[in-house]
Amino acid sequence: MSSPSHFSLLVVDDEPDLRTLYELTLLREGYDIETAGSVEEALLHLKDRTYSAVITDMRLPDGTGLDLLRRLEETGRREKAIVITAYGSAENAVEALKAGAYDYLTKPVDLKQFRAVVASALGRAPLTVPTMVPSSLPSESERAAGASAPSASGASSAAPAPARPRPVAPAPTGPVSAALARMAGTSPAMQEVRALVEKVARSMAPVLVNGESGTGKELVARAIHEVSPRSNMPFIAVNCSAIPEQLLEAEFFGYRKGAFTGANEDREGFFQAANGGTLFLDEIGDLPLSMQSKLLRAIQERSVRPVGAVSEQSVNVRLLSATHKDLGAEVLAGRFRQDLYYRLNVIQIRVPPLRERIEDLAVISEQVLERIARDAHVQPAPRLTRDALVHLARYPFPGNVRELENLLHRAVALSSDEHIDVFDLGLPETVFTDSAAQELDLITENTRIDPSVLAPEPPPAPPAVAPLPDDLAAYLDEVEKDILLRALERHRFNRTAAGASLGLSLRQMRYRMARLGVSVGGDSFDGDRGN
Ligand SMILES: Nc1ncnc2c1ncn2[C@@H]1O[C@H](COP(=O)(O)OP(=O)(O)OP(=O)(O)O)[C@@H](O)[C@H]1O
Repeated sequence: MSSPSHFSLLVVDDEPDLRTLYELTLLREGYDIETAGSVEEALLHLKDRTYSAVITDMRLPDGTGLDLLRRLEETGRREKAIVITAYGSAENAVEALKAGAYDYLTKPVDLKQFRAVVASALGRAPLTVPTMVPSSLPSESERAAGASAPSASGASSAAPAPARPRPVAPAPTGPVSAALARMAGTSPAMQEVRALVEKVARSMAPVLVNGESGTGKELVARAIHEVSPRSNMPFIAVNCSAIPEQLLEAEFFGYRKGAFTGANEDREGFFQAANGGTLFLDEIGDLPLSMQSKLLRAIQERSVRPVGAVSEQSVNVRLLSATHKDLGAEVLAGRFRQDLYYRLNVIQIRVPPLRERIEDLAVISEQVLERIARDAHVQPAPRLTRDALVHLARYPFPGNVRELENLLHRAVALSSDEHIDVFDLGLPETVFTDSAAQELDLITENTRIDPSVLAPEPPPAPPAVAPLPDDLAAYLDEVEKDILLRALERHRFNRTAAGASLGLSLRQMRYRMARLGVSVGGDSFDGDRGN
């Protein structure tokens, strides 16, 4: 790691007293400092040389700190920016983070925080490195097993995971993060998610990941951490919905020996365990209001007080959170604090449900099957047949990618060779309503399935040579009658819908039904009588 004197900082503030205060504080830390009193002066400095970071006040005589940030962004400068905003101007802070600031501080500036934020921006060691083990951290062997263990909960993926946080020790080995690589899919939606991950990873901005259960929210959070400059520090994932309310404070902030019955030793909380790294709060919408205020305080103060302790501990933690709920609606309903919502929701990433990016189904399935095969030491990895994939594409996946994973696990266990066919999937009846070749082709086309990921189709059966009918008209009537009946059945005996599916108007449909003596079983079935 570089020594402090390798870092040069530009401090921009129009108040000489504050400038001096910041300068002295940072000089004492061993950094090289230059100062400016306006946007223009700062730009002149930036023209001459590069800095490790720029620390700027928001209000300047000839513009704002945001103007400076935008210039840094526009010109592709690498300086990290820290913005100092007036107390209570949350919008400014949010704007600054969105404009690419690494972090922000509010006035009056707490010098301890100031030093910590600057050190963090420069990638220097955080103030305190965790030494104690939090109460619910898993053991080493659990960590090893937990990192890539598939969920065994089937489609009921909404069931809360155990409360224990899952620290991710190993840093990514190559330039690409493991989580990003795991995030399969080339749909526009996934490309956007990936681009956002890379963009927001650079700053300290809190990110709220929104999406249905099992869509990959935690994967997104891990990817942000792994791409960020904090990747060598811990990533602590906490499922807020799985911790009993009375334990929340102790779990989050730690406790001191004797603080309550059973507190036999000092314990760190999630914040201390994540110090220097990232704290991911999953299902944040389930946090009770009492804990929401304590969390807000910890975020604002950047310090926590363990239960039973007399003093606060500084913490340097980047917060990521996720929820399947509409937090805005929760705020309106009075179940979520608005101020906390604004703090957490600086940047939002929406992970769409799998059914909205069905074109990713083939690649995600392929990647999951490869993972399953690797874990089971099986080669080659099983592949889906075209039919199996087409039927999968019809299923709405309420449990999203996690449900797909579970389904494929089961299918691999059931299939007799390396091909997974429709019947190995155990899909509900509804996806088997019709197997008209035309419809299959349509789905394949819509899902943009890459044929290379599919098992080769079995050779086509030789066409059955039907005997020539001796009464062509009667034969064709039978065929037509059969088609009408199947269409009617499929559309619950609604003649308009059944007719439309065959390209017929209701009049034509009625005429053909009458001619062929097809009845819909009385008026009670006739859902389109009024038409
Ligand atoms: N795009 C993807 N490609 C491959 N695997 C994925 C993808 N998205 C998610 N997964 C896998 O699906 C599983 C569920 O993902 P994850 O736990 O991140 O979802 P989640 O939205 O956080 O779920 P929950 O809301 O239940 O907490 C994980 O095993 C993850 O690796």
